[in-house]
Order: sequence, then C-alpha cells, then structure tokens
Amino acid sequence: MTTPATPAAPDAPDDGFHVFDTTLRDGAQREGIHLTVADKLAIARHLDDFGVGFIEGGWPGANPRDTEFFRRARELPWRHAHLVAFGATRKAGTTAAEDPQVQALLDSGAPVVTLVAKSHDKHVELALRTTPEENLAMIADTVRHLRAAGRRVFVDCEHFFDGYADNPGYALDVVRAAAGAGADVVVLCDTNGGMLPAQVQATVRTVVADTGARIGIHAQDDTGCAVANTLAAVDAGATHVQCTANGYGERVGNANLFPVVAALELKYGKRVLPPGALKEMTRISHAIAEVVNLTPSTHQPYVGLSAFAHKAGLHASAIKVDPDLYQHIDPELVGNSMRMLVSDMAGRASVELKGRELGYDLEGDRDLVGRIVARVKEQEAKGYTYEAADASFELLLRDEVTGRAARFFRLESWRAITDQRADGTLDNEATVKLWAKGERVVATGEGNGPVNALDRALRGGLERTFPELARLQLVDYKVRILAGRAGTQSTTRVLITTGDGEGEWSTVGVADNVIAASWQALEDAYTYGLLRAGLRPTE
Ligand SMILES: CC(=O)SCCNC(=O)CCNC(=O)[C@H](O)C(C)(C)COP(=O)(O)OP(=O)(O)OC[C@H]1O[C@@H](n2cnc3c(N)ncnc32)[C@H](O)[C@@H]1OP(=O)(O)O
Ligand SMILES: CC(=O)C(=O)O
Repeated sequence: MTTPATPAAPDAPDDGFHVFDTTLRDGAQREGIHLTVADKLAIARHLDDFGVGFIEGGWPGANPRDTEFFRRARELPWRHAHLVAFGATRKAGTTAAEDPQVQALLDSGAPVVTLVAKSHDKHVELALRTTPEENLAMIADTVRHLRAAGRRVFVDCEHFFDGYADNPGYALDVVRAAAGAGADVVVLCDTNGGMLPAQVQATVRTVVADTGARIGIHAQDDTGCAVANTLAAVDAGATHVQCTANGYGERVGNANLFPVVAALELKYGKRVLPPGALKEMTRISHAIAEVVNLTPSTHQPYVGLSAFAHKAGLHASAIKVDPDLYQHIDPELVGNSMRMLVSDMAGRASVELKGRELGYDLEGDRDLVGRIVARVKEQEAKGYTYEAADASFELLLRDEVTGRAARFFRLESWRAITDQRADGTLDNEATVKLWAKGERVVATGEGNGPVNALDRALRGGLERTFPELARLQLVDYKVRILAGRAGTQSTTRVLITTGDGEGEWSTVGVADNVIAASWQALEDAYTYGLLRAGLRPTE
C-alpha cells in the first residue's frame, strides 16, 4: 500500500515563485560531505525556519539513510516548506506502476516528487540505451502515475542546455511531454555547469515562449556562473529556482541559495521568503555549515565574515561619511554587520571607525589617531597583523588612549626546555618568573609542547591572583613563517584565538623565535581576557 502524502505546510509562501532547496540531495553530492539522518533533519529544520518553499530531502530507496530521513521527516511540523522526494523516471520497457524505484517515491510520503529525466538525445542513446520515443513515454507515464497518486510533480531535465544546443526539437519535446502529463514545473538543468548567463537567458526565453510550460532552473557552478545563470533564467521567465545552502553540490557546487534569494528579495523586489527571514540568513548559512562540518567561507557574498569588512583607508574615509558609499546593501538586512579592518592599509578614518566599533570615541583627536595609525604601520612592517588580531589592536589602541600599557603582570623571565629521551619521548617543561599585584611569582608547567608548557606555567602562576583565568581556553593556534627564505632563522608570526565561553578574541606575536612569538600572543590573550572579565590593570 502506498503511504499517503503528508499535508502541505500550513504557512507555505506564495506559490507565484518557488525557492526550491536541494542541499539535502545535490548538496550532499559534494565531495567531503557525509550527512547522517540527524544531520539531514537538522538542516531541514534550518531551511524550513528560513522559509524556503521546497526542501528536496534525498532519493528514497537509493540508500537506507534517505529512506529513513523521509520516514522521520513525515512527522516533523513543517512551517513553511513542502518536502520533496527525488528519483528517476521509470526504467525503459516497463511501466511506472511496476517500477520499485517509483514506488519508493510514493512510499516516502513526500507530497512533491522531483523526477530526473533525460532531455539530451545523446544521453538517451548512450546512458539510457533506449529510443527517444521510449524516453518520452517514460517521462509521461511516470508523471501521470505520480499525479494519479496525488503527488505534485516537478521534472528536472538533465543536460537540458547541452541537449537544446545539439537538438532543440527533441529537448522541447521533453518539456512538452513532462508538462502535458501534468508536471507542475519543468526544470531546465545545466547539469555539466558549462553555460554562461547569455546562453541560459536566450534558451529559457525560447522555451517559455515555445512551450508555455512553467519553467524552473537548476544550475551547477562549473563556470562559476551558477548564481548569475539562475538570475538570467529568472530574467527570461523562470519562476522556480533550485539552489543549495552555501552552494554545496556535485563537483564545484550549485547555485548558492543565499545570494540568489538575497538578489530576488533585495534587487528584484520579489517576496520569496516569509517576513523577517532575510535577517536570519547569515545565521542560517553558518548553522548549516556547522552541521555539514565545513568552515563557513569568509568570502561568501552577503553572509561571509568578510562580506562587509573594509580594509582600504580610502574606503573607510568615505564610509565614515556614509556607509552606502562602499556597500551595495545595508548588511543588517541579511543579518551581517560591517567591520573595519585595521592594517598597514589603514588611514585615520579606518582607526576612528574601528575605535567606534570597539567603543572608543577617537573623533577630533588627530594626534592620537595619527599615533595609532603610525604604530600600526610600524608594527605591521615588522610582521604583526592586526586585521586578524582584533584584541591585540584593541590593547594597542587602549595603550595609546590611556597613555600607559594595560597590564596585570610583569615579566621577569621565562624559560622553556624540551628534552628528547633515547626512546623518542619528549618532555616539555617551562618556568615563568613574574610580578603580579606586587608579588613575585615563580611557576613551572609541563605540556605536550613547549608553548603548552609555557601556557600552563603562566596559568598556574597567576590563577591564585586571578581566578578568572580558569575560564579562558585556547581555541586556535596558528604559526606562519614570514621570511621564508631564511629557513629556520625566519621571523615567525603566531596568532592565538582564546575564548571564555561567551566570546573569542585573537592576539598576535612576532619574533625570531616561535616560543617568544607565542609568549607575546599569550600575554596579550590573558591581558585581554582579564579586561573582558571587568578587571582593572594592576601593573
Ligand atoms: C544529475 C544528478 O545529479 S541526478 C542525481 C544523481 N544522484 C545519484 O545518483 C545518487 C543516488 N544514486 C544511487 O544510489 C544509485 O545510482 C541508484 C540507487 C539510483 C541506482 O543504482 P543502480 O541501480 O546500481 O544503477 P547505476 O547507478 O549503476 O545506474 C543508474 C541507472 O539508472 C538509469 N537512469 C539514469 N537516468 C535515468 C532516468 N532519468 N530515468 C530512468 N533511468 C535512468 C541508468 O540508465 C542506469 O540504468 P541501468 O542500471 O539499467 O544501467
Ligand atoms: C538534476 C541535477 O542535479 C542536475 O541535472 O544537475
């Protein structure tokens, strides 16, 4: 017996335009992504919260995980999205009613089915090994069978644009066969991702005019044009866009959902998401990246950490007057924010704006701002980098503003020793001698490396005076050799990220010796952490 289709989501958006997400099907085809059922359910929830109209959950029957996903997804309280099952048209020489793969689509209980169909005659001959007529019958028969069982059907025409270029008559016959049998949308796929926007636009325009069918677009990103191709198709009359979160997908990926919906909402003025959803876009993009276990791309349009980060001094000076002068939208519209980067490309305006971001009003004090700019440039020439070490920059700025270094302890000396035994084991030990609140502190620590030993000695020595240090955790540690050609004598830059459970901050150290560079970054990290905890400098 066939599972009845689950009812449509109660708050599905306007049917005039479809945003169709295929992260759980095509996105999962990306090398390096391995989703569990729980991962798929978590991503589906994020996409439903975001308000896409359709979520393609996978291919029921192709593997136990996708079958199980649909079993569990049926029970979810969908707010916005319709759940979609993906599968192929029936096999040649049989009927849709007899095809177990088509039956699995019905058994999934999904109210909508996307069928992948061949639309390039060369693929019909070589991959399906059947006749062009039988392929048309496979499409029509499968669509009708699913429609008779009460499912809404979309047909993905694989290799449509290549097929149209080789044999337009046959490609159009496929569209007519699908639409004529009752498919709601016929989706033109740039499966090999080789198209450019002008080709997509011209082809979609002709297909819309010649067939009268409702047309969708599915663009792979092999030319880096998937988003542009998707929008070109919309310009030509497509009213259904297939995309994936963060552009995940087979080979180099698919049209990225986020720039596509942002363009539709903000540039085309189409309402494709529920009210308020666009503001959640940056959060949703990052949350999905967490679930798939990939670091969010910092340079992704709209949602990347760098999407509204400004480095050049000239840009900052104009932004100071009006942020619109160097931003195409207000970042808050998509839940992102503007950031100023301070580096050796900064001018006064960059420092003033960064100061404002950090809560310091530097405006009007030209000397002070000039001193900070000069110190940043001088330090960056030695190898420091402040755009990646906000906390070290804030300490530098604070020192200049207050006229004294904010310190909680004063170094007398440190020493780190690594012993290698005959059996290869390494012993790492460090000693620090410090002054804190007028007392001399001598402490030792052991660790799995000399920097870890130094970190433990420093914490051990200070934790009685500053119990707040117990909350600090080393989150990331990066080393970069700056003057590569000097080999082991090169200058070394260390970047440390530290967290306290509520936030994270990064600090930098530069020296000829990796441990000395690490010490500087650690000293800044602890100083900043104690300032964050609300303590006043004591030294
Ligand atoms: C462009 C896209 O990305 S489409 C999405 C593709 N996604 C996937 O392939 C992921 C899931 N796939 C799978 O798990 C497996 O490939 C399965 C379960 C679907 C099929 O596995 P198998 O039965 O072992 O077949 P196999 O993968 O070797 O070949 C696919 C078969 O489907 C046929 N086929 C391909 N496209 C279509 C189509 N549009 N309509 C009908 N049959 C099709 C092929 O001709 C081939 O048939 P054959 O077995 O008679 O040679
Ligand atoms: C259907 C699909 O994923 C493609 O043609 O690329």
